[in-house]
Amino acid sequence: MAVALQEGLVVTGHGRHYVVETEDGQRRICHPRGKKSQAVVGDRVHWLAPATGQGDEGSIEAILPRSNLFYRQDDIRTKAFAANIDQVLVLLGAEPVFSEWQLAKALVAAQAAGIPALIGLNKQDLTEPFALAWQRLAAYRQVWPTAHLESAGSAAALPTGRALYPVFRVQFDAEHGGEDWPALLHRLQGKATLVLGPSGVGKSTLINRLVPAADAQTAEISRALNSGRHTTTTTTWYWVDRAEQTAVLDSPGFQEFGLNHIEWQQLPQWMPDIGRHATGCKFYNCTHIHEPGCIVRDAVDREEVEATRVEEANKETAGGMALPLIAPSRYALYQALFAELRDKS
Ligand SMILES: Nc1nc2c(ncn2[C@@H]2O[C@H](COP(=O)(O)OP(=O)(O)OP(=O)(O)O)[C@@H](O)[C@H]2O)c(=O)[nH]1
Ligand SMILES: [Zn+2]
Repeated sequence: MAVALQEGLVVTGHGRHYVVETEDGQRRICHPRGKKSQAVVGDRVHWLAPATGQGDEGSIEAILPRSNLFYRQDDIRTKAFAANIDQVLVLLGAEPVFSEWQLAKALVAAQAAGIPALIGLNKQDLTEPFALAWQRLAAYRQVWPTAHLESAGSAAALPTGRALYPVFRVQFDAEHGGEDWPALLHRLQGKATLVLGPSGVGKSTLINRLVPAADAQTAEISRALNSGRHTTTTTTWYWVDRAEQTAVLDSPGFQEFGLNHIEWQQLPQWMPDIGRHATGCKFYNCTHIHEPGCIVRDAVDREEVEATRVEEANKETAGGMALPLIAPSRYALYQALFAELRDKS
């Protein structure tokens, strides 16, 4: 008798073992058919139950088309975080002090994969380091004046009147969750969100807050996969609600967010604050590094011209502080990223 293919969702994986959630909510271990097929957490797959007497581990027969794939790539390997996600939440904390370099790279990868990104700043209770970290995120919180956006050629990349990236102040270890917890919760609703961030920022605290049974689920999965202990070496998909509309994905930490898959020519496109100025330069192939008549480099110095409008728009988020059209720190990141990517090409 022919066994029917069934659809399932890859919720985690270790090596060549994957855990597939079946349509009736069961979780079972499956192995990919053939050496090449690499499933990723978030993949929808066709899987096949074993024939009677062949144990209970199934096989993944096909990976259904993905809407996106979020990954990093260094000199040695490509590491996929997840597929088919709605957004990435880059989580930072007042402590440990975060690396803006890693933040910028993760945001570039998200943009290049067509995945919206949010930023969370946790540990609001640590008043002083929190204020410093919040200040370091000013360029990311900056709201762009609508008038300016309309006059910029590539304005479509940025929604008008919104921050470059939404940034949420949170305190996951407190009952109230921090100042922007309700807003963040609202943004998570009905979506699959990959939580990304350095070690110690509070990723597990967030997952456990949203999914009280997460620890138990993880233990069960680890047992099933025989790994004995749980270290976050792989992404895991958790449903937040019974209706399975909202999901959060816990991801492993990383030393360096490799961007080998990004072409230097496209970098401005993946840094929206740079990219939206990158249309009127004197040379059509301007790299925005050294050429004369570069609109991008102009914008780094254009604080005074646009200050009034920028100030208006930023009263809420930046405390009335005027910000340059392109924050010098962001342009410095562009220069460094550009150099790194171009060296590798
Ligand atoms: N002060 C303060 N500490 C917090 C807050 N949220 C989490 N922590 C603490 O920060 C530490 C790290 O939290 P985790 O949730 O384990 O961080 P993680 O990002 O999962 O870290 P890894 O497992 O190493 O990747 C723990 O001691 C938490 O109790 C917060 O809002 N304020
Ligand atoms: Zn230029």
